[in-house]
Amino acid sequence: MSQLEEIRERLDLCDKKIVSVLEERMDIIKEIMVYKKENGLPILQPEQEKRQRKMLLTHVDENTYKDEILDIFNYIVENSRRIQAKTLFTHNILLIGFMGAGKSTVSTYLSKILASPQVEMDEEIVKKEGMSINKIFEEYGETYFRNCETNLLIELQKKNNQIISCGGGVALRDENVAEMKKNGKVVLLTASPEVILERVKDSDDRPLLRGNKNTEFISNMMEQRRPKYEAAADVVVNTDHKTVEEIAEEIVVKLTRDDN
Ligand SMILES: Nc1ncnc2c1ncn2[C@@H]1O[C@H](COP(=O)(O)OP(=O)(O)O)[C@@H](O)[C@H]1O
Ligand SMILES: O=C(O)C1=C[C@@H](OP(=O)(O)O)[C@@H](O)[C@H](O)C1
Ligand SMILES: [Mg+2]
Repeated sequence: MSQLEEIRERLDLCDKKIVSVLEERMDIIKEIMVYKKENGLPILQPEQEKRQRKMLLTHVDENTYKDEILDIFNYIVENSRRIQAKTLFTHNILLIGFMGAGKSTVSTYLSKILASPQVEMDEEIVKKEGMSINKIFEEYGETYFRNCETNLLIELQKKNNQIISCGGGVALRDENVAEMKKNGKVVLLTASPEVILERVKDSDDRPLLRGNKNTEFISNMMEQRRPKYEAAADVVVNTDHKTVEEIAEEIVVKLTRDDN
């Protein structure tokens, strides 16, 4: 055996060790998830990742390959999140609810913490149509926009493990709800009209709220929509005066209850 072959053989051995340790690490992640679930502990715990990172930084502080090792660990942590998500969900998670309930904000956070792809339905439609939601309503009318939503939803249900932020009107069509249920769990986010107003008052990209930014209008529209929203929901989370982290945790806890 040449010297180079001998060195390469050691490298192969090293890779095998890495695979084995990674496997062990991933099994531990799953074990942690089971333990948290069985003992009713918070599942997401972002502060634990920070603690882990700090420990790692201290550990590699003097290491020659510090930067490279930290870079590899970013991928390891990212993939641990993915395993965590797969342990929790095999289906899609769809967020529904009134404008300003926090669907887009919460789905961005969930997608990050679970390393799962996020789909922002409004954004996808804007991209496909090449114009803003306001412009679509103005040029083609609401029914055209609603058809875009239905078509997109059918497309989305072909994939798994996505966090889908629906536009506020998506759950109003029964055929859309049937589509959501084929491969997803539906989370309804709620908020009081006062909180909604506070959240939407400075934004102009919701055509239905143009010139209607007052609690009376919001409250009436919310009441009209409520039966459809509630009928579509697998779980309901009120978002009034809660942080995004608290809402995300509540969603995960409710979705992972045995009856879901
Ligand atoms: N839990 C929350 N606490 C405070 N502000 C929030 C919360 N959720 C969302 N927001 C804010 O409210 C606004 C509307 O949220 P967004 O996620 O766009 O709602 P939706 O997608 O349901 O219409 C955004 O400016 C966002 O930052
Ligand atoms: O409730 C609705 O009918 C709508 C909600 C909007 O999305 P958000 O709920 O994310 O604001 C957007 O799809 C469109 O303006 C119509
Ligand atoms: Mg949104």
